[in-house]
Amino acid sequence: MSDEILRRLDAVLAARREADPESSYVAGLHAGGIDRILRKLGEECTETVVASKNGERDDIVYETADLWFHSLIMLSHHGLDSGSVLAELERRFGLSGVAEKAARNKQGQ
Ligand SMILES: N=c1c2ncn([C@@H]3O[C@H](COP(=O)(O)OP(=O)(O)OP(=O)(O)O)[C@@H](O)[C@H]3O)c2ncn1[C@@H]1O[C@H](COP(=O)(O)O)[C@@H](O)[C@H]1O
Repeated sequence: MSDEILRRLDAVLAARREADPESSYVAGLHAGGIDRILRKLGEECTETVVASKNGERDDIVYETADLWFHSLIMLSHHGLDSGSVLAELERRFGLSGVAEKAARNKQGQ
């Protein structure tokens, strides 16, 4: 997924927060509050895990798209968007997970 589609989705999701739940799936989730959004996010997470266990490539892509999409709705609920997450990934880029964990452990001493 290019970040162009993420940016376009961010804009649509922000606009849908105030839309009519009758005509917008996203507005319907927001109307149910954070608990409804998180329940759906949890379901999509589980479905992604099951798809990965089953190993069907098309299902893995489809369920992961659902998971990313519902993660964006959760971020939108908090007034955040994909840009914040992409910036965090950018910040981490090139920093080994092993080195990062070692630095954290050293700070904790
Ligand atoms: N990318 C998506 C997208 N991906 C998944 N979904 C919906 O997410 C839901 C996923 O739930 P499930 O797989 O569990 O299927 P389900 O059984 O239909 O779900 P529920 O009845 O349990 O809610 C489905 O209803 C999908 O249609 C999406 N709905 C919308 N978008 C994008 O969001 C935009 C705004 O959508 P609206 O808010 O509906 O206008 C759209 O133009 C699209 O770009």
